[in-house]
Amino acid sequence: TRNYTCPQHLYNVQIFSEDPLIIYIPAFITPDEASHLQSISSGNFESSRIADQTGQQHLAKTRTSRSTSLSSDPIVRCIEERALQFQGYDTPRTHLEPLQAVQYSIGENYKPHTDWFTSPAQTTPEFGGNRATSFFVYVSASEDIAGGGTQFPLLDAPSNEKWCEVVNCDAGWDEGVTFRPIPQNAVFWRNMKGGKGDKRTLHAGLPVQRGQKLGMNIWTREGELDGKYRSDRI
Ligand SMILES: O=C(O)CCC(=O)C(=O)O
Ligand SMILES: [Fe+2]
Repeated sequence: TRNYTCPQHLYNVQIFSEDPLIIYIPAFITPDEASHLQSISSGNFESSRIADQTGQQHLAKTRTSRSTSLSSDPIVRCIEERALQFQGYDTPRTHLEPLQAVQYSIGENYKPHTDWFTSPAQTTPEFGGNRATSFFVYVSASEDIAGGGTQFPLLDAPSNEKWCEVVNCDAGWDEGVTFRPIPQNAVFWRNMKGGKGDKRTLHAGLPVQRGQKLGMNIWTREGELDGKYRSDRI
């Protein structure tokens, strides 16, 4: 990967919702990038943690997946640049958290949560404030996967049935909108509205019922993260 040239992106985008802003991105990463992410993350997974009110990281029953942060190599950097460009040219890379790969096997899930923090301990200037935006990227999923979608319980059903290609239209809309884990695609959303966390961005990683799923979080803070929390030091 030493001489890797970052290719011009090939994605198209669709606005799923204007408010809250949610954008669906088919083919956000390439198959080669997906394989690379798989190989650099495998073997490094640890049980995912969540932060409590004081900012301490804990294991919790509400997040049973395994995750790992990815150090920046040329391919990871290329994906990071793409995520920054997507957000306009004004977001410096110092606002990016290290990319986080998340692996789910059967039964594993992440209960409803927001990616923005309610605890001030997690949003101090060192951390660059709160998480302004999130991408959840479906890196890979087994051919026979069942379950494992990303559910936004507070979102309204899409108006056009074309969305049924990527969201689950079989279950009714009482429980909100569920994006299916389709490899290489991504969902992007804005977490903050008027300087506050937007409650409508509540979402869950539904239990994987069959097969497995590898996902990736790309989180951008409102401000600059202290060097010790970034992956761009090298
Ligand atoms: O697994 C998913 O579909 C969503 C995961 C998620 O929301 C997270 O890791 O913050
Ligand atoms: Fe999340």
